[in-house]
Amino acid sequence: MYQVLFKRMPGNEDLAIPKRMTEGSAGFDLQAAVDEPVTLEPGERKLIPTGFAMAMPNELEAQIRPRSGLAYKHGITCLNSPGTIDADYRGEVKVLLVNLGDKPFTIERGERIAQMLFGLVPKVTIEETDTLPETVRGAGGFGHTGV
Ligand SMILES: O=c1ccn([C@H]2C[C@H](O)[C@@H](COP(=O)(O)OP(=O)(O)OP(=O)(O)O)O2)c(=O)[nH]1
Ligand SMILES: [Mg+2]
Repeated sequence: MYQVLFKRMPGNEDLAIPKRMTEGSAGFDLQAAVDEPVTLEPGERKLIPTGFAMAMPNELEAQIRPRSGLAYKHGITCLNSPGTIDADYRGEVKVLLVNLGDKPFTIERGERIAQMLFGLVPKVTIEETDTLPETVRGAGGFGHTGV
């Protein structure tokens, strides 16, 4: 079990702590902390505040992912999906939404706009070399096995 600290930015006492909507949900839903409704025109992107900052152990990262309902019904998704929240980031968590639909979409305060999942960050060191171990695949990629 990992402990993640959640800190409200001032003026967001009305918003919920990121929440799993069902016991088995992987993602914690994030609410929009906009003061006024914000409209995204088709093709437009905007950084939407969530009203909180957090701290987590360095073994963790958080991913900001789209909600499929918003994507399916309105074409609203996260442009940089999945967004990465570094363990050492202490600023406000924000969601970069883009409207890929064909109609304007308005985000109201408190609306659940994205979800946050936690992942483990493996300890890795990168070492330079002139030769890499051979494999059957070799340099094949980008569909070289067919479609
Ligand atoms: O959807 C996102 C993506 C990032 N961030 C914040 C937290 C993250 O730790 C920081 C940096 O994100 P990232 O590494 O993706 O962006 P960068 O362009 O590499 O910026 P930096 O140079 O600050 O790392 O921005 C968010 O709030 N939401
Ligand atoms: Mg970065």
